[in-house]
Amino acid sequence: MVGEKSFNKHDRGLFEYILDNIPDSITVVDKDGTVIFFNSTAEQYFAVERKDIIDKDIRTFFPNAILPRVLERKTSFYNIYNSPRENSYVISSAVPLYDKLGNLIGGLARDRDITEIVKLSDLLNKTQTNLLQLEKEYSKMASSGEAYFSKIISNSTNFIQIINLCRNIAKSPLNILLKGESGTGKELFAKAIHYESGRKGKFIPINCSAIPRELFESEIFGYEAGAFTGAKNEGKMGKFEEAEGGTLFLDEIADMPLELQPKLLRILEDGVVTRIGSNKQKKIDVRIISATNKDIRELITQDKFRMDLYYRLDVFQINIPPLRDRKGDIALLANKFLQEFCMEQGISIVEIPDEVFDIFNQYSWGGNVRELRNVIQRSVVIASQSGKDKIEKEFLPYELQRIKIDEINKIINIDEIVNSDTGLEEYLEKIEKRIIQKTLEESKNNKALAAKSLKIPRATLYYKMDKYGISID
Ligand SMILES: Nc1ncnc2c1ncn2[C@@H]1O[C@H](COP(=O)(O)OP(=O)(O)OP(=O)(O)O)[C@@H](O)[C@H]1O
Repeated sequence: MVGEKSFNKHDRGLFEYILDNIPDSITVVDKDGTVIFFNSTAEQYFAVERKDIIDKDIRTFFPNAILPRVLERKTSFYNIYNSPRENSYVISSAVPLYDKLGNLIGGLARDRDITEIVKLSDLLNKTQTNLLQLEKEYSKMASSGEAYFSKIISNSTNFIQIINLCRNIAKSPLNILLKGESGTGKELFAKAIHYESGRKGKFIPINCSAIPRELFESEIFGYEAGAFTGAKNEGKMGKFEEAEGGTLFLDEIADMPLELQPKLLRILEDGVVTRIGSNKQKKIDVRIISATNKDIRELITQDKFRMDLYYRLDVFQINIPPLRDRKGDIALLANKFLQEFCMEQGISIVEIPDEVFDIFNQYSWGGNVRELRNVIQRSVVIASQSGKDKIEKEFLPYELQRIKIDEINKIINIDEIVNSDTGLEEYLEKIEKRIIQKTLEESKNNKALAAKSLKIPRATLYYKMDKYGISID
């Protein structure tokens, strides 16, 4: 064992042992390029056995080796990237060796295997290329109409028809008027239509009720430098110009100041816009999608909205129904928002129990989908803070908590009956039948118990069961 030997600087065996046990390959050649030392790491790196290479010219094994260059030029090389054989990569350094008198006696090369690093770096490059490709595809998808349309979900046949109608007219140049209560998704539809339209320009939203009347004109039409006191030196591009080649979304259009309506009409009719303080007309290609929750026809009769402008904007009208008229969507949307918020906050999915859905179904949802979304968001936060795995009634806003569940509504679907041709008598009979069925279910088909809870004689219950064809096993 070498470890038992005392260190003897003249012991060549000891030095060979040390050189054989370092993780780098070491090759020594004499001044003619003949290999005189080749350590065991070199044998592994280069897949050449020591007995085969010793006393041979290094060039016959490695035509590209750097040692011959070291001997020729009497210079050192550091950290040269080299591939001695297929799929094997090393970083090499080599120095000339001199005797005490300064005569060249040979050269020494040290190679470090970086094959794994090169392979990992290749893999990383490939992964990065794939990632870039995916990012490109994602950003294409994220700004596609499909990305927006897929956010609009519904169970209602009528609503699905509206979605399909919007998809179909998206590519046409027609101006669209979206009508619907606040929070029904008008802006979401407008974006979906724009991105589906294939128009290259931007989607520019503008809320007509939020801009102060004095600023309206400069916001929409833009202005030239020094057009008025307080104007920016360089002038400002108006929303129409920003939306060039794209879509201008005029939200709350009914609130557009009456005195500006003729100017908007002129742009729509002539297809040109003129900045304030300028007499230069600029041609524009902008599609208008406007939205309102007001009855514009009523405003026309009150002289608050110009009829000619209305007809320009309302080339194609889409009515988005309120959430209370598509009750089937409440559970669908609530569960979608629940999933979204739980994922966003990194918490496991909480459940919405039936008693909370009963409240949701009875609530009028004046703020529509936006209100439902907010209620779910708030409830998820409270549930997570209180360590609960379901949304409890107490987590809901006060106006929802105080809803009294109408028991009849719970067991019958009034909408289904009201919307049929049924007369009142038949309608009441249907309710009576459903109540009897439900009571029997709850009393586990114990007729005596059911009659007691319905506060009717047992004989009456038998008679009504017979009349409505209710049988129990
Ligand atoms: N059918 C739907 N599916 C999924 N999310 C919806 C749907 N409808 C609306 N939302 C969401 O509800 C919120 C309100 O929608 P949006 O702002 O489009 O309504 P709006 O009708 O334009 O409201 P307002 O009239 O107040 O401007 C948004 O977060 C939107 O993503």
